[in-house]
Amino acid sequence: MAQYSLVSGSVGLITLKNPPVNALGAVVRHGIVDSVEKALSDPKVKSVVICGQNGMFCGGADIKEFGTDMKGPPLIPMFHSLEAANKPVVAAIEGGAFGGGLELALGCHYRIAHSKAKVGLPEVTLGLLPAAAGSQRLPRLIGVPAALNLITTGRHITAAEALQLGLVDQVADHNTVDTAVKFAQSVVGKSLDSRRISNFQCPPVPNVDVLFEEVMQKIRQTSRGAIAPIACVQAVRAAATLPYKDGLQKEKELMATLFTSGQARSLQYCFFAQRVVSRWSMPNGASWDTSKGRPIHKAAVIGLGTMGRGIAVALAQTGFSVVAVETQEKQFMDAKKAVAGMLERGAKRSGKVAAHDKIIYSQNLQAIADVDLVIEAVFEDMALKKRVFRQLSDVCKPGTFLCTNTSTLDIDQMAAETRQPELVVGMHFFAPAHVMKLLEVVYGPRSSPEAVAVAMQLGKKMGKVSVAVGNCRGFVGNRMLKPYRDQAYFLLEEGATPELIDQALEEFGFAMGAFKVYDLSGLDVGWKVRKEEGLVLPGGGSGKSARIRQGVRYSPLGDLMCEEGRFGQKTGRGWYQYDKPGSRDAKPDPWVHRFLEDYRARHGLVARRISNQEVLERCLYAMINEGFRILEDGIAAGPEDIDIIYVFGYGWPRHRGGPMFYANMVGLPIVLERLEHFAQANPDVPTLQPCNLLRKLVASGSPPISKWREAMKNVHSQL
Ligand SMILES: CCCCCCC/C=C/C(=O)SCCNC(=O)CCNC(=O)[C@H](O)C(C)(C)COP(=O)(O)OP(=O)(O)OC[C@H]1O[C@@H](n2cnc3c(N)ncnc32)[C@H](O)[C@@H]1OP(=O)(O)O
Repeated sequence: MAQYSLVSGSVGLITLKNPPVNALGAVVRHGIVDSVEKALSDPKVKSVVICGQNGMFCGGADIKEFGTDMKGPPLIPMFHSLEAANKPVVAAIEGGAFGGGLELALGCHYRIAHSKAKVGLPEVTLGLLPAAAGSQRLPRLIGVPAALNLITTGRHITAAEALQLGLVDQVADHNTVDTAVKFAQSVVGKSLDSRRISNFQCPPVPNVDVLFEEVMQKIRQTSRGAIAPIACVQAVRAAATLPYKDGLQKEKELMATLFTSGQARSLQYCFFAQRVVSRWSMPNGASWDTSKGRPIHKAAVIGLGTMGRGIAVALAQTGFSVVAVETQEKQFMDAKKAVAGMLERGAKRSGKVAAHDKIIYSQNLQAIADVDLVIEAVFEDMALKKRVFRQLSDVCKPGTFLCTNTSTLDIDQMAAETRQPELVVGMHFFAPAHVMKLLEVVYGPRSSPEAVAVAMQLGKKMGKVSVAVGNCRGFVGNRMLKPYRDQAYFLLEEGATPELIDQALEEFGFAMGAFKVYDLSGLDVGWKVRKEEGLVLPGGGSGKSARIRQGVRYSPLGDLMCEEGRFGQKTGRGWYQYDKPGSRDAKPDPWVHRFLEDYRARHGLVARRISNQEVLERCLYAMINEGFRILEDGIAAGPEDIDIIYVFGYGWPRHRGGPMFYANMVGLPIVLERLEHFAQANPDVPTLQPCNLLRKLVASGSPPISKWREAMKNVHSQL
């Protein structure tokens, strides 16, 4: 609703009330229309102030209304009647004004923001554009380049930046509503013509065509197939080149295409999924609302390789005191230098002081005796990790939370080495740990809800999107990656090239195809793991058994590449060739093509033409099938958890919503039918056998993804 009152004898105060963010749902819109009518028709009222309750101006249109039969007054005429009012209307922005909320403020004659408030037009992140005239008013107010930047990125800006851009007229340090009321009184009688943004001409831009062409090209390169950023550019272009009324018509047409698109549905699903996963739960019934964490003041990081360095930086930048431990002399010296550089660069980017003083370096484990939490980041070797956990348990004070940054290993085995296994959880960061947003928080059968709560809270403080998952090999992300990568290898054997596969995946929207990722992360990493698992045979093995290991299909291609010393970018040669070791510019390599031809000839494989469609179906459906198994096993609480892990940690295109949402969009019967087809053709690849949960969902009429949790309840859980 919107509450109307008369304040200071002459100011009509309209307060938006729709907790938690005062979104512009139908009831609020009715309230605004009624309140404006009252204010404008009351002769006592000389000016109007609009604010939001509980320190929040407005979070925009009510996203939950999208996709429903939207009733109630539309936004555009409402904002026009505000702008056309013959009494000054002032927006008092506390907390934030986003999307439709900022568009409401742009319909007002003046905007006053609290110094801690943020504003933005984030519609693009929801697959939309600011279609309540925001795409037409903002460029007229702050100029085309600045508006293009805000509208195409959706970034939230501070009140200070908004003031600098001319988006707000004044910044208040204290009571914004009081300031706005006084301001509203002070402008009574002043001409309003110059305050009606829709009357403005866009500030002229030299070479407007060149500007838009450049921006469009950049966006086409970076948007990975997302349509909303392109529509945003087109809408701003309309503002720059057309009269307001025609620009508005263009905005409406563009929005009509976006509004019902699959991309908008996917992005809006991601918005809510991100919030769903923060309300974590464990199969034993413990959950975010019943489990309290403990405050963490001081943390330690053990092992200062790539991951440990990033984790130490992320902790220090969040404000924690960190003890960074590395026992090997050379690594210790290198790490100190590297961490200092990372902190300096971070400070330069954020404009804050580098947090050097937050980190104490030590080569001695005794230095961590008084920390509240430890994150172990030593080499991915179970024997080593077990030894470290035994030492940690001896050295640390009772009650210290012991976390491991393992990406695949069984955390329960590490917990078994400690005196308090209930305090052991996995904190699986993604490289580079101070940049990547995802954190998998892994609980084992003995992890306490308190330990999970601590790790989830710590992740949130560090600005991570944290997802609680169960303990199994590879947890969620890496477990699902395996069948996807296996299929990519099998497709090479059957006739594809790395370029063909990567191109199909990149056109789908992945940041990088499977083979470019291998080259980036190093082919030797997986080789070492496979050797430990007893999967690697010299020369790839021979005869029929060369392509079978432990009873199932295996491709030795990755092992053979490693035997050739082709570890990827770091050696300048991998699935692609690079100008020099460490270079990132991947070029197709004729050597790889010959290598694949020789391999096929040796194994009697006849290359066939492989379509992009087959690449996507084989790689993605195998991954999705594993996702259903993960749900079936109770490793992830719901499909949202899997999707958020993939969107934030594995380069899955956000506008496709994550693998499980994608399956839902494609249609579960289609996914099932294709998996059945591939499984029949490849009986020695068990990951292609459709799993029970998928069959069950299809048999029960393929309910929408929001109902999958219901169906999962009756399926066996391992935990
Ligand atoms: C043809 C039709 C034309 C329609 C008009 C088109 C023009 C306008 C379009 C829009 O305005 S689209 C919406 C644009 N706004 C946003 O994208 C903002 C989204 N919200 C946020 O970024 C954040 O919520 C926040 C406002 C910065 C607050 O962050 P905070 O961390 O404090 O809280 P959250 O946990 O994120 O949210 C709390 C709670 O509120 C729900 N929520 C937030 N915003 C909206 C919203 N706009 N609509 C509906 N619900 C919203 C959020 O989901 C949380 O609830 P739960 O999911 O936890 O239950």
